[in-house]
Parts: sequence; structure tokens; C-alpha cells
Amino acid sequence: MACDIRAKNIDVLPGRKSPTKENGSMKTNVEVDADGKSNNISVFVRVRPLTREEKARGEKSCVQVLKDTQFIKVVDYGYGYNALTRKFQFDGCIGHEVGQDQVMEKCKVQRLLDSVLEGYSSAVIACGQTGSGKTYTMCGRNEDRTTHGDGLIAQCVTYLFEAMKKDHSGNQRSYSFRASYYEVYNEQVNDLLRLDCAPRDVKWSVKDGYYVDDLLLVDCECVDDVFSVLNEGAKNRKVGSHDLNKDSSRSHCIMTLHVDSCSEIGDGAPIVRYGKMLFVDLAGSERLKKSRSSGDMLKETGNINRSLFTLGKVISALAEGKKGDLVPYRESMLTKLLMETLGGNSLSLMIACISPASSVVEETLGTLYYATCTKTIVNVPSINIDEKDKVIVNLRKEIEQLKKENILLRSKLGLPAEGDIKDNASSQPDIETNQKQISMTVAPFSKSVGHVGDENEPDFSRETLVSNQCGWMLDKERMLTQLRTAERLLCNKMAPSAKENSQDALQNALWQQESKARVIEGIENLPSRTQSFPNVQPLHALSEDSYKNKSYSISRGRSDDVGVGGQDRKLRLGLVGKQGNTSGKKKKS
Ligand SMILES: Nc1ncnc2c1ncn2[C@@H]1O[C@H](COP(=O)(O)OP(=O)(O)OP(=O)(O)O)[C@@H](O)[C@H]1O
Repeated sequence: MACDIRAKNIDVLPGRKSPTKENGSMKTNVEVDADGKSNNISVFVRVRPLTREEKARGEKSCVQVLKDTQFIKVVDYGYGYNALTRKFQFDGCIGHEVGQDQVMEKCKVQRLLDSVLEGYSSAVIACGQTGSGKTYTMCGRNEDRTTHGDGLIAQCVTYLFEAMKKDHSGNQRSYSFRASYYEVYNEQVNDLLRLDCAPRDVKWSVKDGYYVDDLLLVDCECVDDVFSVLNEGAKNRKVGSHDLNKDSSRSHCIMTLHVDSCSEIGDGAPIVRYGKMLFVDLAGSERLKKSRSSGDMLKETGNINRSLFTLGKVISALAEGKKGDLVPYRESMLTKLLMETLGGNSLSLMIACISPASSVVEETLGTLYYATCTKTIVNVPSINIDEKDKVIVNLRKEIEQLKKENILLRSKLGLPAEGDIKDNASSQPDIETNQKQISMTVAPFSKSVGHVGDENEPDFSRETLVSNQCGWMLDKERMLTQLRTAERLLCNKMAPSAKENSQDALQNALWQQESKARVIEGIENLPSRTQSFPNVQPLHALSEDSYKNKSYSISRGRSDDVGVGGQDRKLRLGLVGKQGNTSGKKKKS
């Protein structure tokens, strides 16, 4: 393994770096998590009990979870009387006495699932040597591999569906749920839900990074639909038998749940968020001397160990703070597909599974060093949202900010509260009338900001400020109306020409916002009477045409080109699925 924390000879391994915005962001268009969520990858350790065979061989347990459950102690008896003890610290350690039903809570997976409903990408990765309990943790006890078992995936799916039902966000939301399941086997990607097709291609896009092309995405309307997907995948994944595990996974398996949520805030356009939950069950590293794999399994073991070695290199590079091309993601298929999860924009959690058997203490220590490196990796979680929606969300925030500023200015100027002015489209003539009345009231004192009343002397009289403030207020009302119209048009998916109009309206609103921000900035920084007056112009001094003739650029989202192929197919399990890439965003009609 590439990570050389062992060389530093640290017994209790170091704490976390404080989250930084710069570390490891894969995307440039991310919205940084504003809720103060921890951005480090969380790492938990799970120790399985000794198996019947191990007990029969007289194996001793060399692992102990300490009382406060953040520390774990490993005793290496290989040194005879001078047994070497090493202590590690993680977010949590789960002893062999802890049952399946407590794993989700102990590992604080709910936090990740709630984030998925908010539109974040999250991931749970199970790692560890062969036979350490990764598949058991993720999929549960499914000896015949036909039931979903009581593993973490099943519990998470149940939680997600219950949370969607409750919809405790308070917003009116509708959700759509889709699932895919694939494996990375001998550096090839196989769709576990369609065995009849050739290995899938892994492609790259600037916005989504690496993704599996043309993967079957199954629409799931209830928990049982997802369990059917789980069972189908579990049946089809490559499994082999060797001395360390009779049901050993020969591939890395990734199950993805896509949770798209559509929320309507106020009377504005609905905002679509693309949440995603990844469950990664890695194949275990194995020593041929101990596993005694043979035949085809030799090649599989070679590929598993090679890809895990690259994963170790990636983790090690990220832990050292390396970025960009210095992180060797491209060296294996597995690390390409985990790019978002390790050092990307996902909320990630690793469960390092270990065996307590003293005969595999070296492998156990290896897993714990690996996990220690991982906990120093900082991700930059972001909500997955279309560019168009992002513009709307940002405009809404800006409007809220301007409203607050408006209230403040009004209270300073002793003006009545804002509610007196109607703000819907039908009130447009009223606004005009209001404007006239206000202009008449303040006419004797009215001078525009930027106009110099007396040759060199700018007019800072209270009346001028009142006049300007009134003008800006009316502009704001008009902007709000335009923005709402634009939102409504976008929302109603109008004809292309109408879309153009709505785009214009949105652009106008944007431009007016910018101008207004400049004007407000101007008044906030009013110079003293002896200084020259800032070169600003009140918004109402500009005609509609003057800003319509300007050219503006608004970047459009890629929602049209990252999509799910439209062709419906019947799964063997009787569910209707759609082909698509793992980015999972729905293609717009
Ligand atoms: N926490 C646990 N409690 C009881 N039994 C467990 C536990 N964890 C694992 N086991 C048992 O240990 C054996 C190996 O587990 P599992 O197949 O999940 O290992 P794995 O890490 O997925 O191995 P591989 O990498 O070879 O696929 C299984 O028989 C499983 O039932």
C-alpha cells in the first residue's frame, strides 16, 4: 500500500485537518456546503466475530474496541513475548457484539441519506481484506443470494422511502427514485441488471467526471422494487470460493440510488435537485499464500490486488493534499469511478471491515493504516442542481438580500413599510401611478444621484435620497414581477419562442439586479460633501430599451445533454427501467 503512515511510527494516528474549500474539488461549478457539514471522509471500523472455523483452529482475537468506541487496539503477537500494541482513532469503532440493525445508526449513515434528499451525492464504501465482512455489512445475510438480507443497503433504502413519505422539509416536494447496479470485474464494467449485454464503456464528461455509459436505471416506486434490484444484482455478481472465504466477491460492486427531488418554493418555478447515493462493496485484498486461489481466480486476484493498490495510491495522494493530475485516478477503472467519492463533491463514509483473527493481523493493520489515511481526505460537498435552477436560486437569494437592504434604508429615511406596494404582475399600472405620485410629491427636491445640482456641488439632501429610494423601490417591484414571469415561463416549458422571451426577461432582471446593486453600493459609500460624487445613475433614469439592447451571457445548464436514454426495457424482475449514465440526470423532453 502506498500510504506510509507506518513509517512515521505513530501509534495513535493524527486527527482531522480542518475542512478547506480548496482541497480536492473536482468540479468548478460546485456550490459549497453552507450548513457547516463535516467535509472530511468519515471512517468507521467494524470488527466481525471469529468464525466457527477460526475458533476450531484455536485462533485468538487480537483486536479490541476500547470503551469510548473511538479507539481500537491491535496486538501483534508475532513478536513473541514483546507483543506490539497499536492504537488507532476513528470516527467510531464497532465491536463484534454489535448487530446488523445497529450499524446504520452507529456509523451515522442517516446524515448522508438526509443529504441525498437535499440533492447531495453521498457514498458508503466497505473495504477490508477478504473474508472480513464487507458483503455481510452491506448486503446482509444472504447465503443463497436471493434475499435482500438485513444489510446496510436494505436499511438505507427503507429509511429513504420513509423520509420521502414524511417529507419533513416542509416544502412541497415530489421525488423520483431510480437504481442501478454494476460491478468492476477484471477492469471491465458489467451491468449486473443486464447480463446479456457487453461490458459497458466508462466515459468522461467535464460536468460529471467519469460515468458508466448506457447503464440500466430501474424506476423504483417502492422499497420492494429496490430490493428486487438488489437481489438481481447479488445473484449476478461474480463470486468464488477460496480458503479464506467460501463466498468471496471477485469484483468491486457499486449500487447507485438516484433520488431526484422537485420542489416548488412560493409561486416560483420548481427546482430539481439530483441526489445520489452510492454503496460500494469492494473486493477484498488477499494473499495467494493464504487464500490458495487457483485457475481463473488467480487472474481475478491479480486484478483485485492491482486495483486496490491504485486505490491506496489515490488515497495516499489525496491525504498528502495532492490535486489534479498528481492524483492517479486514471490508473484503474475503480478509481476513475470513485473520483467523485474520494476528493470530489460527495459526502463519503468508509467502513473498514476487519477480522479479529491473529493469523491475519498484518492484513488487519494494513486495512487500518489505509483507513487512517482516508479520514484525512477532504471532500467539497455540493448540491447537484441544473445551471438554470442555480441562477433562479441565486436570484432569489439576491432579492431577499435587497429586500432587507430596502427595509433598512426605509427605516433610516422614515418611510412607510414596503407592504403598501403591490408586487404582482397585475399591479403594474398601480406601480406606475405610485411612481408618478411619489415623483410629484418629491418633485421640488428631486434630483438624480449623479446629477450635480449646483455645478460642482452634489445634492445629498434628504429629499433627494427619498426620491431615489422611491425610484429604486419601484424598480425592484418591476424586477420581481419580471423574474416571476420568467420563472413561470421556464416552469411551464413553453414553446421555444416563449422560452426566448423568458430568457430575455431573466436577463433583464439579472442586469437590473446588477445595476441596482451598483447603485446601492454607491449610496452606501456616499462620499462626504467635499469628495467628488460617485459616477452612478439611478435605474429609473434608463429606459427599457437601453438595457434590452445590451448583450448578456447567461450560461445554460447541461441538463439537455446528460441524460437517460429514452428506451424503456423490461427487466427480468418485471420492473420497467431506463438506460442511462450513472450521472443519472433525466433527459429533458
Ligand atoms: N459481523 C458479522 N457477524 C457475523 N458473521 C459475519 C460478520 N461479518 C462477516 N461475517 C461472516 O464472515 C464471512 C465472510 O464475510 P463476507 O463474505 O461478508 O466477507 P467479505 O469481506 O465480503 O469477503 P470478500 O472480500 O472475499 O468478498 C461470512 O460467512 C459472513 O457471514
